Amino acid sequence: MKLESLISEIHKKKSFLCIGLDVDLNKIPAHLLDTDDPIFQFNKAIINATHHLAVAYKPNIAFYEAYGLKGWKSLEKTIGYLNEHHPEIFTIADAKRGDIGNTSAMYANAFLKEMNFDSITVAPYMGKDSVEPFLAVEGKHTILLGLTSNEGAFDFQTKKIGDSELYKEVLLTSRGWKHSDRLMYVVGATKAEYLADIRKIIPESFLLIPGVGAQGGSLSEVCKYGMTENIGLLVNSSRGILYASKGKDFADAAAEAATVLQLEMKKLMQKK
Ligand SMILES: O=C(O)c1cc(=O)[nH]c(=O)n1[C@@H]1O[C@H](COP(=O)(O)O)[C@@H](O)[C@H]1O
Repeated sequence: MKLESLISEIHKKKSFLCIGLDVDLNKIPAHLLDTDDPIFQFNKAIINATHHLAVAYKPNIAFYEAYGLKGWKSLEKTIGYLNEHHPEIFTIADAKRGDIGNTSAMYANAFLKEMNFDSITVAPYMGKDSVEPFLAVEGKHTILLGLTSNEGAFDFQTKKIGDSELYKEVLLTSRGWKHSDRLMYVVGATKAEYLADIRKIIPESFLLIPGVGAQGGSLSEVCKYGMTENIGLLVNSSRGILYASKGKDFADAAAEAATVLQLEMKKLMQKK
């Protein structure tokens, strides 16, 4: 998907919400467990109830790999459903891959071509030749981990190197890679106070921001420091939306939780 299409969808829906499809069979309503493919049935109901509120969906691949071949089939059906019924919606394979070049090319093939996701999350720490095979795929986007939402982000990412910090070097250096216009970056909502500095290095890039809701990040803080003229943000919530209710009303409850976020987003966009 072209960036312009994503931006126009954001303005049309007055939303920059990304819904994380992190399906845990221990958390979904019991009545779905009797169906032939509970993960897909759950996703389909969530997508049907929320697609007018969200501009992106992000299945985290771990939640599918966890169930072996069955999980992969559910993932394939989910991305197939999104591409067929909602081609206007941006899709993210949250796979956090990255390896030596020829292996990265295989990962890129799996997620961006075979499964036809619009984008994939990639870890930057093996460097340029591990990321460029993802960037080489035309019409797709690579979302590089910048500053993550978890506590462990302070173990390495914020460590000083010279006058800079490691995560800043990742942002700066990656801007020089081939097809860097296809890059987006992950910044955790729990690290909103870093966004002013981050915007000095990557003023225009789209940021995937997980960590509102269950992890406690603040949407208004994220927008204060991270929003650009083109909005430039995809704010993700997974558990806060998917498991708003464990009963038969789970899809309606998910839509309600998504609506709360979308209305706040609309207000914050109007302030811009
Ligand atoms: O790349 C990600 O999406 C990601 C990066 C990060 O720094 N923190 C983070 O939570 N995530 C993912 O974002 C989702 C957050 O889920 P909730 O905390 O349930 O909203 C999970 O799929 C995480 O794996």
